[in-house]
Amino acid sequence: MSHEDPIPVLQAEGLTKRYGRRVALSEVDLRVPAGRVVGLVGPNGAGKTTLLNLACGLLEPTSGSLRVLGSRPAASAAHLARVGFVAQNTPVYPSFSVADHLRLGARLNPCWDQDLAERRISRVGLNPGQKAGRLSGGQRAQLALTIAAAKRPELLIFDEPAAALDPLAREGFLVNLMEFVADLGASAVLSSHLLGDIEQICDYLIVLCEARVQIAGEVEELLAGHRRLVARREELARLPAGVETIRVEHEAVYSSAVVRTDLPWSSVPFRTDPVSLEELVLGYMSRANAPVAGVGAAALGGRR
Ligand SMILES: Nc1ncnc2c1ncn2[C@@H]1O[C@H](COP(=O)(O)OP(=O)(O)OP(=O)(O)O)[C@@H](O)[C@H]1O
Repeated sequence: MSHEDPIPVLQAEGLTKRYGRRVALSEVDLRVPAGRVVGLVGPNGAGKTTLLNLACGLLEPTSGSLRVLGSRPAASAAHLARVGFVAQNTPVYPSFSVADHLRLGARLNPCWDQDLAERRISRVGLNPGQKAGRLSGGQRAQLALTIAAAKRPELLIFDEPAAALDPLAREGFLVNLMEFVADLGASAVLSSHLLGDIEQICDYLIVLCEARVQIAGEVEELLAGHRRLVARREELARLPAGVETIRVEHEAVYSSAVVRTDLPWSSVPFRTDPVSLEELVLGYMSRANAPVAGVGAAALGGRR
């Protein structure tokens, strides 16, 4: 790492979190650069919420370390103000009106942007006088998102932000998020099961399965380093060393494999085609569930 590298937004070393005997995160190492929109994906129970709650200081690691914007999570009031967090259940105060929430936000946050908050509330059609307890799930999510954005944080963390939004509101939210990140030079980390959303807005991907990071990196680099190939089953056994099989599906004669390599694709003696983000994610998810003996993987020392 060069000394000029900006401070990463998230840096985990050997990060482990257990709930009693259940291991939710195991020896996670991560270094997420600043200025990215990061998609955190993985199956139910993978550890996504645990990682995000650790990043917000709502949980303490069992062992290992996690730094957020260069500090211990929630290290001080000033640090808390630099991070906006929207939890999965988008909690609000039921007896407070929408406007009360904005007033509270203004009192608690030194960089509060009331104009931004009011514009957004009006754009998403929320009535400022409405009690938050009477909002629909999607409207509640919009309120929580507005409060997080109006803090003007350096890092926005969302746990499944779009889950409660209708398709139109979701589209609007994704566009807003991208604009916000670009305008402020902020970073965002969002967990989601909606791979289409991730593909649309994220430029950095983390795939978490079974409490471990399966792969993490810039989306463009990940897509460039993975391809799909179709070959006879016995031909797959002749992949060059250095080509790792992530997922393979066998048909009667032909097998289809998602493979990765750092070698030039021209050195792979098969026709290969680009993979979609969805294929890539599903490849790592299925490998975590049922590890495939990757042909050529030995040359890379395997991944796990
Ligand atoms: N408070 C808790 N006590 C005990 N176990 C927990 C607790 N919270 C989470 N877990 C367990 O830790 C693991 C990771 O859970 P986590 O909520 O982080 O997963 P997730 O990836 O966010 O899942 P989902 O996509 O379903 O929201 C799961 O096995 C879950 O059952």
